[in-house]
Amino acid sequence: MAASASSAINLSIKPSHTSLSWKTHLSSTSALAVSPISGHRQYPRFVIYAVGDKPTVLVAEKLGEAGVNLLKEFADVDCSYNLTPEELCNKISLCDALIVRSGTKVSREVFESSGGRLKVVGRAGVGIDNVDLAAATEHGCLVVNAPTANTVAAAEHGIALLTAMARNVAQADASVKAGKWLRNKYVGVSLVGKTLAVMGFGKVGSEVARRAKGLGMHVIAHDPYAPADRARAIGVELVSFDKAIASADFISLHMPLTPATNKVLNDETFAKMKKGVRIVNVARGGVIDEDALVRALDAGIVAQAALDVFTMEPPKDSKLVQHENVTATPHLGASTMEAQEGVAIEIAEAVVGALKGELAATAVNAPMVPAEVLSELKPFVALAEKLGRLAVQLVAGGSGVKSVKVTYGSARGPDDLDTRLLRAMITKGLIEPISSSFVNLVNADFTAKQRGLRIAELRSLLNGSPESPLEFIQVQISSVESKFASALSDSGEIRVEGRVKDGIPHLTKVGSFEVDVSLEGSIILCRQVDQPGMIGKVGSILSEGNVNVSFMSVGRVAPRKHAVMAIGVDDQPSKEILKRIGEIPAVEEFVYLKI
Ligand SMILES: NC(=O)c1ccc[n+]([C@@H]2O[C@H](COP(=O)([O-])OP(=O)(O)OC[C@H]3O[C@@H](n4cnc5c(N)ncnc54)[C@H](O)[C@@H]3O)[C@@H](O)[C@H]2O)c1
Ligand SMILES: O=C(O)[C@H](O)COP(=O)(O)O
Repeated sequence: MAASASSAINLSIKPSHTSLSWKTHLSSTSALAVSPISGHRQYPRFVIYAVGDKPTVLVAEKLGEAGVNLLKEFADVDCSYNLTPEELCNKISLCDALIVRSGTKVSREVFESSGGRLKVVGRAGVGIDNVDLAAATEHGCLVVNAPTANTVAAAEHGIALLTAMARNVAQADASVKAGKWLRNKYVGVSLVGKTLAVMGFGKVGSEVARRAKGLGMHVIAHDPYAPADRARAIGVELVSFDKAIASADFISLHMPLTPATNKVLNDETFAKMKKGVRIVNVARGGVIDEDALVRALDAGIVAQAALDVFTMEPPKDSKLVQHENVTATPHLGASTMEAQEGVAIEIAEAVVGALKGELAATAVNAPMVPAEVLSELKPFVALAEKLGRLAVQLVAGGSGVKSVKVTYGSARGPDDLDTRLLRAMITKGLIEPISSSFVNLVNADFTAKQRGLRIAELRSLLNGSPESPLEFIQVQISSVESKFASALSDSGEIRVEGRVKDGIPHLTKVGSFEVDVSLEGSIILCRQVDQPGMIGKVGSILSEGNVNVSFMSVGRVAPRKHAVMAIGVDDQPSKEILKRIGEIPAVEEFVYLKI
């Protein structure tokens, strides 16, 4: 019995977002403005695009000119510095992107106030501890940073503080300016032959280590995640936290501020240090318990500290800053002309790329995909989303989609294939047609979890050349009924499978039927008794409805038995046309699917 046209197109799902891709979501704002569907319905203020049709980027802290100019080529740029938190919240609903340095708190309230419009936060620097990443992710807002351009500047500042501290440069300078000449008071200590413990052997830490070795220091490092061979290559021994702090004459901090590193230098850990240790911090103020440091300085456990960063910036009435054995700078680590130009360009490029819908190589809350991997994965990314979209439209409704199995057929070993991007796009394809959620690469996993949707990923290791990252992707939804029974596999799951042919995603399997239809436009799937003239009959009904057919393919179990016809159509057939297809006597069931 043929399904009626109305039940076939009334898919018991909400109006579909059909062809909107992640790229479209993030790309042209005019597309956003005219789009009647999807997450953009959360955007209340399309009116700002009326003039100029450009996205708006709010630059909330001083950014190098080259970066601002780059932004201006693509967007309306609003440089408003020193905003109060309330002013930022008020402005943000008019902005597609926000660029900050370390001085602006991008809190949950900022994302909530954006009304869904804020699509990317660019951190012009490394540390993202001032951005509420969980809130960004929940709101589908990409966070990108500029992780490399200020590394050398920060390392140089670390070395500057180390040497200045050892020779009392700041204190001596102040005293000379005050008219004094205290040559005996400011006798320093030498660096050569002393042990420096670098805590956090990442980009800055390893550059500090390299330079300190050049000064003749013995350098050890603690970093639970750093590869030993990188340390070995620089001639640095990786040691435990306790060993590092207990054997160091100087400690230089270079780890990020995380729950694990918060106040990692405290009364207890100061007590384990060598008496007279000297500490440099160009990482984050929060890694030191500042009150405990004052106590350690007063007790002589710590002889000196040189600090560029503070728990609260700027520090207020700080005993620590006022301590005579402390050298302080106002978070200047990244502040060289060169680093600021570099950071500005790095972040402007990342933000513009993200607004154009490109995947960011410096994404903090989404998979980072190197450009070369991305270019080969790109057609599979499109295939993944379309298969998710097709599979969910085949669900009859009722019990809800809870469990999805994705199989990647590939000749590449598991380590050679990063599927996070593909999984995110399948999730997007699965969820968007059945919800009002705006799903993108950033919040796909979060949204799936929130909806109780489990996505299991399997590999099917194929023989053959691993030149192409993938041969096929198969999406199966279990424990649901299908409105197109032929889409069910032998084990009762809705199953669709696709491949990329000449760079174009194709649907190649529905249930147990082999088909071959390019996934562009929309698709009619039709099960019929295989017999001559079927293609002609369906084709002529569609042509009478002025529906252009892009592709037709028939998969059958055996001649004159059941067959599934997959018809790609460029235009949406009317209900009447679909009804007439359903009324062809040999048609047993059919479904119209928007991709
Ligand atoms: N003062 C400044 O202006 C300035 C400039 C640049 C960077 N920074 C700060 O310096 C820090 C390092 O920056 P980066 O670019 O080298 O970052 P990075 O990510 O390259 O390096 C951080 C390293 O810390 C390690 N780490 C993480 N947790 C650790 C722990 N519990 N103990 C020890 N090591 C741990 C990581 O494995 C990583 O190798 C960051 O906090 C950054 O914000 C400050
Ligand atoms: O994490 C960083 O990149 C540094 O702390 C630099 O911060 P800034 O951009 O505020 O100078």
